[in-house]
Order: sequence, then structure tokens, then C-alpha cells
Amino acid sequence: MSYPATILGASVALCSIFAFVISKMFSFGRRNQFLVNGRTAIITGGSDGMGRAVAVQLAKKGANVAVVARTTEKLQLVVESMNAVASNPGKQRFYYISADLTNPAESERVLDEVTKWNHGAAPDIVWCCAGYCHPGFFVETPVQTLRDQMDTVYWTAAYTAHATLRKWLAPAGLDKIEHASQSPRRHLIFTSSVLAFVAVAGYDPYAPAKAAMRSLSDTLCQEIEMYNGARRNKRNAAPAADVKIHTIFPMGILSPGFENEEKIKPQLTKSMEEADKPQTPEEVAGISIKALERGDYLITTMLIGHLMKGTSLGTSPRNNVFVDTLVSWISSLAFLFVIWDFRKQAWNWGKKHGLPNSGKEGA
Ligand SMILES: NC(=O)C1=CN([C@@H]2O[C@H](COP(=O)(O)OP(=O)(O)OC[C@H]3O[C@@H](n4cnc5c(N)ncnc54)[C@H](OP(=O)(O)O)[C@@H]3O)[C@@H](O)[C@H]2O)C=CC1
Ligand SMILES: CCCCCCCCCCCCCCCC(=O)[C@@H](N)CO
Repeated sequence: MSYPATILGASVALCSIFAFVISKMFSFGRRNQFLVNGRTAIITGGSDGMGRAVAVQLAKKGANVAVVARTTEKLQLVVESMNAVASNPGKQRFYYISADLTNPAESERVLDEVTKWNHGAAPDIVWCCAGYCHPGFFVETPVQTLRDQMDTVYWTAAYTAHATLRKWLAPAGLDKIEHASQSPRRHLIFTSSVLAFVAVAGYDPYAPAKAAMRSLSDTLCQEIEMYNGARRNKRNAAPAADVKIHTIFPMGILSPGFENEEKIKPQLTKSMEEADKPQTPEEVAGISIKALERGDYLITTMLIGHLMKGTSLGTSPRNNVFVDTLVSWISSLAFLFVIWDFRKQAWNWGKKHGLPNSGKEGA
């Protein structure tokens, strides 16, 4: 092992032990911040991969769940799985809607249809998981694919958020405004990627859309406080419940989507992300739900993910000021090495193999 790698490893290990101890100290005895039992959730992209795992786990915890995606057959299977694990089989209800969420009118239809199904009440939890990744180098990728990625990754989430927040933030009649203690908060959850924190060559069509989602999340997270504050103004109309925003930043997830992306992923990209050991959708869903229960805002699912977030905290609200600050100090040093290493890997790749398509027919 080389000298910088040893120092890096030692500091990472020390930092994680320290961070773990401090975070345990702070979270001891805290209330569950993500109540799902008896509440109603929409999961977009709920027919496969992480979205499906989230849907099944929320069903297990007692939620009513509506899953949304395009393919009906897969959605029906998920409804069966949710029925099989429901903790309160007589009472819980499950539903699916086939919709292409790249169309904003469809996002509105989904919210309206679920509200109707939920006896006229808007859902309590909306978790955006829809999306897939089309990796490739920028100039090798047709412009239409670049646009498609923005549509499926960013816009499906932004449209869903827009339709949801328009319902949640509409002023309720004074009699409908409930005290924070009576009405648990509503949660809007985005699913981004660690690629919003750290650049990896070959993710040009996809990473910008995930970074845009993080920016929307940060901006909303600030703006939503105005609406939450308005609920403490006793004289005027205000939203019926407080709203919290969260974003999940997974590393690789062993899903059908991931299998497809592996088939077209450039070798250089594969070698850069070698340190990533993909997790199962169930692991990612479970870790994310635990973090939501702690009340976390920007959520990563494993050590390398925590470090990638640490180097890119910017002005995002912190989960824990001490732990996040400590990790960001370590990360900012560790990534000085990674930035240099990634650029060197790219340069060496070109030197060894030439242009990406050289030697291929029609290049
Ligand atoms: N897999 C990975 O390595 C990583 C994934 N992520 C992100 O996590 C999320 C889940 O990924 P993953 O578990 O791989 O999911 P999958 O690719 O396995 O499943 C994607 C889901 O989204 C649905 N979907 C796709 N396009 C649309 C659309 N236009 N309208 C409605 N639904 C749509 C799919 O159903 P259907 O096709 O029937 O519409 C399916 O339910 C995605 O946002 C992804 O970008 C983040 C980091 C890593
Ligand atoms: C000391 C710290 C060392 C850190 C090394 C950095 C390692 C980079 C790993 C990159 C992982 C990229 C996962 C992409 C997930 C994703 O979004 C796609 N699969 C799309 O679906």
C-alpha cells in the first residue's frame, strides 16, 4: 500500500469511529421523526429496484401505499408483495397507477387520483424514486439522450414535487390547521445519487440531472420554512401540516436498472467506481428509512457515500453539525488525492487506448 493511501485509510478509520460515537451520543433516546403507520405514501418508480423495496418496507411498517411507474404488470406484482407483508392486513390499502411521469399532467393526475382513493385527504409521504441511468461520454451521447435523462431523472421528480407541494401548501380552513403535536409532518423525499457530490467521467448524461435535484431540494428545504412558520401565525390561513424535505444519495444499487447501465458503461467509468460495492435495493431502502426516522436531511447509505457527501456539503443544512463538520474536514483532505487520481486515470486511459471509439466500425 502506498504512503498516501495508508494515511488516507487511517484517517478515514479514525474519523468514522469518532463520528459514530458522537452520532450515537446525540441520537440517544430521540423520537421517531418519520411516522408511517396508518399514513398514506406515494412511491414513484415503485415497481422495481429501490422504489419497490421502499414500498414493501413501508407496507411492513403499516403504511397505505400507492406505487407509480409505467409498466402495469410489475406494479400489480408489487401490490401483491405489499399485501403479503402488511402489518395490519384488514386496514391497510394498496394501490397502483400506471403513469409516465415525464409528463407534468400525469404527475397532477397521480396526486388527484391518490387523494380521491385516500378518502379526499392528500398523501402524507411522497417519495420520488423514478429514474434510470444512461452512462456514456458527453460527445459520444446523442443530444436527445441528454435531454431524455434530464426528463426522466430531474423532471419526473420536479413535476411530482410541484404537484405534491401545491396540494400540501394550499391554505387550509382555519379549523383544519392542526397543532404540530396532533398532526405529524408530511415528507417529500427525493432520490438523487452520490454523483451529485463527486464527478466521475462517463456519467455526463445523468449526473447533472441528479445535481439539479439536489439544488432543488436545498432551495425547497429553505423555502418550506416560510410555510411551516406561517402555521404558527394564528390569525391567517396556512397549510394543514408541517412539511419536511429529504434527499437520498445512494451509491450503486443492484437493480434491473443497474444491470442495464452496466451493459453500456464505459470501462474507464467502471474502473473509477471500483471502490463502490453496490448494495441491494432492500439494504438501501432500510438504511434510508432509518435515517428518515432519525430526521436526517441529506442521506447517504455507506461510508464512502458519507465521505463523498462530506466533500460537498456547501450550504446544505447539516444532519449533525459536529459529525458533518468533522467528516467534511477529513473528506476535503482525502479528496485532494481522489481529484488528482481520477484525472490521472482519465489521462492514462487516453494515452493507453486512444479515443473512446477508435478502432471501431464507423468511428
Ligand atoms: N441503480 C443505481 O445504481 C442507482 C440508482 N439511483 C437512483 O435510484 C432510483 C432507483 O433506481 P433503481 O433502483 O436502479 O431503479 P430501477 O431502474 O430498477 O427502476 C426504475 C423505476 O422507475 C420507473 N420509471 C422509469 N421511468 C419512469 C417514468 N418516465 N415514469 C414513471 N416511472 C418511471 C420504472 O418503472 P417503468 O420502467 O415501468 O416505468 C421503475 O419502477 C433512480 O432514481 C436512480 O436514478 C441512484 C444511485 C444509484
Ligand atoms: C477516501 C474516499 C475515497 C472515495 C473514492 C471515490 C469513489 C467513487 C465511487 C463512485 C461511485 C459512483 C456510484 C454511482 C451510483 C449511480 O448513481 C449510478 N449507478 C447510476 O445508477
